[in-house]
Amino acid sequence: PSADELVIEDTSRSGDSISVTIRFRPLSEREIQRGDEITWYPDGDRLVRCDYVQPSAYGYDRVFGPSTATEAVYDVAARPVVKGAMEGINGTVFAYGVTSSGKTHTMHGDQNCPGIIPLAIKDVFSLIQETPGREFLLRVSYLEIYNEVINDLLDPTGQNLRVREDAQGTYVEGIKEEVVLSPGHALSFIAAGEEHRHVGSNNFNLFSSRSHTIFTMMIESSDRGDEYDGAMYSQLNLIDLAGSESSKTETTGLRRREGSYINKSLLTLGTVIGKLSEGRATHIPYRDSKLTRLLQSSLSGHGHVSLICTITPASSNMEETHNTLKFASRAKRVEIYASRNRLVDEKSLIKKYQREISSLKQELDEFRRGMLGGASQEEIMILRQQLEEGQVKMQSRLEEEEDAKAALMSRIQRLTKLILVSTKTNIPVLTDSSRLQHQNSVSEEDKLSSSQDSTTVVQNDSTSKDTLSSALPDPLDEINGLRSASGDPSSVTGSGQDSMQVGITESDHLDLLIEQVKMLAGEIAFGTSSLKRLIEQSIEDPEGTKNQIENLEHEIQQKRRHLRALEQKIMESGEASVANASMVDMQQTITKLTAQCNEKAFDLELKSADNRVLQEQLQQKSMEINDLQEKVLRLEAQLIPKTNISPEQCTHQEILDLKSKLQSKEVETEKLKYQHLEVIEENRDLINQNHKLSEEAAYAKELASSAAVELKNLAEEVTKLSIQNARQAKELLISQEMAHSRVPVRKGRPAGRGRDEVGTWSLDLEDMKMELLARKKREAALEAALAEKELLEEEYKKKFDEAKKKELSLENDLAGMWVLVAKLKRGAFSISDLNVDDRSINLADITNDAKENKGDTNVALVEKQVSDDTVKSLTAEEYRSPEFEPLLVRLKAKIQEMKEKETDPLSDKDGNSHVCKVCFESATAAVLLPCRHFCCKS
Ligand SMILES: Nc1ncnc2c1ncn2[C@@H]1O[C@H](COP(=O)(O)OP(=O)(O)OP(=O)(O)O)[C@@H](O)[C@H]1O
Repeated sequence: PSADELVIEDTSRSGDSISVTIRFRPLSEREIQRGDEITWYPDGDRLVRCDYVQPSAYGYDRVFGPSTATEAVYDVAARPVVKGAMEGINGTVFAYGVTSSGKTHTMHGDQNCPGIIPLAIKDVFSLIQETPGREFLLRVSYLEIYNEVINDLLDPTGQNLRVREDAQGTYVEGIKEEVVLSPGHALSFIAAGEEHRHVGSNNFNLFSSRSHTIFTMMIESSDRGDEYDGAMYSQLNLIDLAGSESSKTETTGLRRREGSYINKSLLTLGTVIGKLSEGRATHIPYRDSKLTRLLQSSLSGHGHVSLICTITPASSNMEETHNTLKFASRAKRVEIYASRNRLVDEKSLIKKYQREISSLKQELDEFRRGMLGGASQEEIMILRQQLEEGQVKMQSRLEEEEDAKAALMSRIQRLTKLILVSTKTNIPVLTDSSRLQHQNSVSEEDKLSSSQDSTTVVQNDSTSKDTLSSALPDPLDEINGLRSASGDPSSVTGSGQDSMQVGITESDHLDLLIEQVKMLAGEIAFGTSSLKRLIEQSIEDPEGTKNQIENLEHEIQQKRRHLRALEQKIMESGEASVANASMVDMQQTITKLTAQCNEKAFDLELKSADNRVLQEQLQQKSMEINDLQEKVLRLEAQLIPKTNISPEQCTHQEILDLKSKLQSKEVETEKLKYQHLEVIEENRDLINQNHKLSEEAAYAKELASSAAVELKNLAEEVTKLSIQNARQAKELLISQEMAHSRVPVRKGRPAGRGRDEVGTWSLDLEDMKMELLARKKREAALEAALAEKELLEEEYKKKFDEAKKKELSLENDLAGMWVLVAKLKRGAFSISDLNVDDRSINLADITNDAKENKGDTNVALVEKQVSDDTVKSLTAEEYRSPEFEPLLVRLKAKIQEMKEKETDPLSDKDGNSHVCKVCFESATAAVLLPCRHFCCKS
């Protein structure tokens, strides 16, 4: 590009301004495979250039190429901000860029390449170590802004939190703040928070951040000397923004919704930065998004702000990268006037703790004075004397007072533990509490001793590791450190051997061990979440991540072992403290137990005495029972020799007989019931058969009727032919007669002509004869066909008659069945009734039964059969009885109706006969008889 194409932004600052750093990442595997080329590239330390757009270059505070490590970026872009925060100036570091440009990589990093956040945490603790004149109180919070909703990542219940404002700026109401004591401790909170963060995948990034996250360290410090200059307070915000998404980002549904929220809040951030960069007093729309609202105090110039723009060089993102660079340029023009924050005493937590500690110390001193001074000394002597004499009451009073003192000490210790101080302090250590502070700082020193920069902090450090994992404390080292610090009580308390001091040291030891366990658990959670990420990444790059996964797994296993060792230690400590419990307590317990034992022994004696009495009673009772049994046996033996059957026995025999009879009857009844069931089954079969036969009969009727129609047609044809025949025969006769009568007349005519005429006539005659013959033949054939048809009809008729007979017999069977059923029914109720004469069966009962059981169709059949039988079998007297008369009339009518129906198989559904069944002549309505044919008459 020519010189006039080049536009270099002004990098000189009038005052303080937002520091802007650009960080390039290398082309990803995916981009290379896609055929992406490098468009934007770093040109030296301060320029970013592209050969395809206008303006073609931008200048910033610092530009890092793709091969730069995060530590280098940290040194330039974050370390000054962290330093300022330690001195009471608010600081904000945030990563901005398109999706997949490397924001999370820069801010969080991973196990091998720690990001800005872990490096800042480590730096904060290093700086505490380097500031012996001050004491610090550190708290952390971690939140995400997801779809314009603020969620607490340290407390899953803290959802949709509200932004509030006070004199110091905006803050999130109800956010959880955790006091942190070491880098590992702080990182464990991040690891826990990461588990709740919203992450999803898009076509550019498998683990795309779907929310903006803000990790905040609240740093409070105050001077340790007597010259109190008030407390300082600052906030260090470390922000990982979600990436802006272009139209190229393929998202649907939820992802698109998230994307639109992300873009909207980034747009507001751009507008706010744009307005701020103009430097005019206009309305700044901080309230348009949660992000700008929370960053309001930082962006409005009350602290250091460092913007790290992450850039992908890929040609597919050229336009978006250009926008990022323009945003970065605008941000660079924003002026800030960072000032130190001072806290009024009431607001300072560290001061509050300090005040509480000094008042507690005072209380403790007074308590001690009271215990040791003047008359109390004598009292103590007396108490001791009484204790030796076993006066439990006095001893417990002494213990109560010791407990109160121990509680005070532990409260002081707990509060002191939260305040971090450097081990480089030269302030003389005189009081117990300051010794405890020293002890806590030793452990902090241990934690920091393994960090990268610790050679400048701790003199006796020998280990220096590169990775973040090495920045975390080794729990076993910490255990050893704690052992050396608290294992010898005299080294902590100075006053030596009394039991109270030992107790405090042990509880202190236990507290710290528990703290270590918590930290280690957090580290394991952090490791596990990193492992999860690595395993997910391994899908894309199995070879590259294999070693990392193995190392991480190994590290997690080691940490788990350490955790178990710590837990073991805690258990041992617990047991030890139990072992140190007062002997007097034990004596008391033994006395109590002995008294209880004595009581129990007395109870036991009473119970065994009772037992003896009961046993005696039992023996007596069993003897009585034996006597009674013998008596029974004797009586039975007396009964057996009697041979004669007593009247009672006779009755018994009868009963037995009756019983057996009853049993046989029952068996019989069962049999009958079984038969009854069988009959019902048979009956059902017969009904089915009957139904089938009826169908067959109907079919036969149809066949017969069609055959009749055919026969009729044939007969008609035959008649026609006969008539025709007769006519022709007549004609023949006439023509013969005519021929005979014409012959003499023709004699007078010329011979030739007369001969011709006769020839013609004879020829005609011949023809007619032939025709007659043919007709006769045809007639004979038709007659033969007719005869065949008649035969066929005869056959059908036979079949029909057979079916009819079968139906009739089935009907009879069915009726018989019903009669039998009725009989059996009666028999089932009373066996004796079975012997009753058939004639006594009530007809109405049978028909009713039939109606109930089989419906009206079968009723007709039953009625028919039964009526026939009944009429035959009824006695004259019964027959005449008025009770039977209507029934008989009805039955007869029914039978008649059925007979009528059956007489004419050719009748239609209304019973009108249209064809004579014998001669198949049509029957007219006017004729009463089916037809007048001779065969019918006969
Ligand atoms: N400087 C770098 N060097 C090597 N790899 C990098 C670098 N920066 C980013 N990456 C890799 O690029 C990929 C995407 O990075 P990262 O997830 O940090 O992007 P992001 O900007 O946070 O994306 P999003 O906005 O979607 O969350 C990751 O696999 C990461 O390891």
